[in-house]
Amino acid sequence: MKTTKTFKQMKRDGEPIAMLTAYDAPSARLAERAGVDMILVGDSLGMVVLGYDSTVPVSVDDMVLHTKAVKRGAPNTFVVTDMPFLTYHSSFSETAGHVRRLLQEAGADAVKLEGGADIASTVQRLTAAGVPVVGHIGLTPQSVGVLGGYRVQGKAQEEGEQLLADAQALEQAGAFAIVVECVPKQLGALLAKEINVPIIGIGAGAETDGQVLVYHDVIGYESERVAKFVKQYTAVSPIIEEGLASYVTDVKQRAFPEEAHTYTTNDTGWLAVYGGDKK
Ligand SMILES: Nc1nc(=O)c2c([nH]1)NC[C@@H]1CN(c3ccc(C(=O)N[C@@H](CCC(=O)O)C(=O)O)cc3)CN21
Ligand SMILES: CC(C)C(=O)C(=O)O
Ligand SMILES: [Mg+2]
Repeated sequence: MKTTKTFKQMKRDGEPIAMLTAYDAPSARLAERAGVDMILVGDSLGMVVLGYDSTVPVSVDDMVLHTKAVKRGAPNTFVVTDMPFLTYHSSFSETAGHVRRLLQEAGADAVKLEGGADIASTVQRLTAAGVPVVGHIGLTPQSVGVLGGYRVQGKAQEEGEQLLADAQALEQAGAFAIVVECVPKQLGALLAKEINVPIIGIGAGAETDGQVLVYHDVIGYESERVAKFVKQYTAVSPIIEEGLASYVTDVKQRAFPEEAHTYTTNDTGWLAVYGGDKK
């Protein structure tokens, strides 16, 4: 299995890191078979799987359940799990308790935290305790209420310089990789150049050390309203819908099940009492 060391080496070698989210065993199995370098059990789970309209309602229990499923499906892939909203801003012992569940109980290989210099001391303590940590800066969806929407970040000099300082603080604190979301390509390139740990972009241009996208966006599964940074590589929703509609039609027309899908018995004599075996 790839490790934090592998990812740092990939940056040095200029080999892009392909990261993808997954939330359940079959999708994780397909991601592993497709050669994904690193799976993220993202708290986007709340939006693409659980039907919430933000990532804010997602719980540690949710992340534990889905991380377990992902590890069962992709036992040989490095799995990063998102720490949910407001689970790493109180005491360190509370934060550590949640991290312990995600790593020990669920089997995650690392955790990801949203924030920069503001959470660097937490990242430092986790790393010192032996926890591999991924940072996440730029558009941080858990702060959608503060940001006032899902908007591009770091367009102006002051914001861009703050994001560079945030990335430096995270690297200094021991983060082994940093996700950078929804920033101008020029800032993505600058971060990849200035920071010595892999910068994994989502809407951060082509010059970052890797890319991450949401599974459902990549396969076009009930994700029509997508951000500009998404490329839909296939469109499974119409295929699924067509299959489901055919099933309903077949049931209504008694075209399903066919003989191939049914069981039978030779001991039918006793059925005569009830009016006989119909077939
Ligand atoms: N399906 C899905 N994909 C994601 O990438 C994703 C989620 N859900 N849920 C959690 C967060 C939310 N994310 C989002 C959501 C919307 C935009 C968006 O529409 N951005 C605008 C920016 C426009 C601007 O500021 O100029 C866009 O049009 O791209 C970006 C990131 C990323 N994450
Ligand atoms: C969009 C990625 C980076 C994420 O944090 C998530 O899927 O929750
Ligand atoms: Mg997330």
